[in-house]
Amino acid sequence: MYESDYVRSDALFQDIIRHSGNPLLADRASAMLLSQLGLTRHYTEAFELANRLAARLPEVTDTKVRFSLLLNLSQSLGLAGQTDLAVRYARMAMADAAAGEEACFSASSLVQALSSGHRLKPASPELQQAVDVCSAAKVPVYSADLQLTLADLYLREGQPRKALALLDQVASEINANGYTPNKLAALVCRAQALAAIGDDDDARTAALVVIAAGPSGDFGVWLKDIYEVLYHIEKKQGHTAAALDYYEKYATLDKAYLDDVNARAMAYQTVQQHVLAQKLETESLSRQNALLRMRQTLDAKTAETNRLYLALLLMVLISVVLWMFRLKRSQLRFKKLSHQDGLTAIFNRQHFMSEVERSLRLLERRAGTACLVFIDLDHFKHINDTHGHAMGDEVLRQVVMASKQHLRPVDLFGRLGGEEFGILLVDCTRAQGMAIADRIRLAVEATVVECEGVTIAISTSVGLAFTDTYGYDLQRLCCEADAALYRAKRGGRNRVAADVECGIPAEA
Ligand SMILES: Nc1nc2c(ncn2[C@@H]2O[C@H](COP(=O)(O)OP(=O)(O)OP(=O)(O)O)[C@@H](O)[C@H]2O)c(=O)[nH]1
Repeated sequence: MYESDYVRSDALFQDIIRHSGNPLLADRASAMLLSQLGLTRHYTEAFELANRLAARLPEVTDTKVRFSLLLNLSQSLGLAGQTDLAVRYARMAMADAAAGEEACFSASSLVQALSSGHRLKPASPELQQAVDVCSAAKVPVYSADLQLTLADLYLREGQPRKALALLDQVASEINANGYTPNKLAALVCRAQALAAIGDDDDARTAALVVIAAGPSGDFGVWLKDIYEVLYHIEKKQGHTAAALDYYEKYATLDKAYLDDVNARAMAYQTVQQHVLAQKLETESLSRQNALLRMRQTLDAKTAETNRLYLALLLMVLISVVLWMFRLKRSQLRFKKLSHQDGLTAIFNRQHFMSEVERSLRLLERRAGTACLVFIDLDHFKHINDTHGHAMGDEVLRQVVMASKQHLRPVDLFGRLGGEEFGILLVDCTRAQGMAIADRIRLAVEATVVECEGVTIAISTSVGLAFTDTYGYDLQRLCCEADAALYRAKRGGRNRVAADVECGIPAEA
């Protein structure tokens, strides 16, 4: 790079950065590459690299590498016209610098940053500090350069004689260090100062030496200043053709210089805009991600809430179904109880009658036969009176149980009141009805209910009425069954009596 073989140095820097596998070496190579990209006017790449290196700075712990990065960052940001940043990095480098050369380099870098931002005055403490540090560190090239900067400042402030005095003062030092750029810079400054005091011949001589040296690259800017000096001298002396010639050269170089300044500023802005766009894109992506995550969380919560609602709904539904089931069950129980006789658990009178009525309607429709049986216990009052009411109840229960044994599931059985019961024998002929009634009578008679060691004698009288005789009218059938029962009682009790029209024996 110092030999200006930038193609080879670029390849080597890139190789170290990509393949060394050593972050320290890669950072050092990057810092040098940054400087080279500025020298070769690859400003966009330079500022992109500067951004990357600035971001890496906090991770760089090696003091030498960090120092080198800071110096090169300051230099390249100064090129971009970013004086504040350039000053900041230079000051950071000064803070990190070891005494000696590093102190000189960083102090000079600060002077350079301030100078490129036109913030330097001959009396600026930064300049004096840099001069002191560099002379103490014995870095002649830098010391001379700083003195030349000061001479240049005198010149700009309209003090050409002071500039000339300083140039005379450092001339031997510059000659001694043999550094050509120092020498040429001194000549440029001298030519400008001499021209300013009207010493045109000496100014021209100094200027022509610079032109003869043919400075190139970064130092080409001196030619611009030199041609400007020569233009003014020739113009003043009335050498119009020569003045015009110098002016054209000056104008061309000045334009190139301004173009370069603009190119740097533009490249810097382009890179910053690119970085900003990337940052915005990243921010927008992370916002989208955050939004996506929020949406996912929300979806999960919604699903959970839906599950909860569903569970709640299911529980409510189950509770309602359970409640309805219990309600129905208790309704059915109450209904059953309301249809039952409390003592014997057979139909009560009301339900028995309505069921008989319903059955008769069905039988009538299909011309079926049925037999209505009325049963009345004999001398039940006597049982109650003799053995007590509780015993009477027991007798009633036993009688019901005994009678049930002779009935089919289709038959209807109910308590009509007191010790009187009714039975509807469905699809039953006369003969069958008589036979069943008699079997019931015998079963009651055979029922054994004991009270205090004494068997209670039970008997019953039975009256029957048949649909094939009286039709399906309930009232009529009841009347006839009752009449038959009455006849059974009158006939001496413990017997079965059928309706009068019955062809078979009316009483069994
Ligand atoms: N233990 C008990 N006795 C009842 C019940 N219902 C009615 N009785 C009694 O049944 C008796 C019926 O008597 P009666 O109508 O005179 O008839 P009976 O004594 O059986 O005489 P006959 O029917 O003519 O043989 C009365 O003493 C009633 O108090 C009941 O639920 N339990």
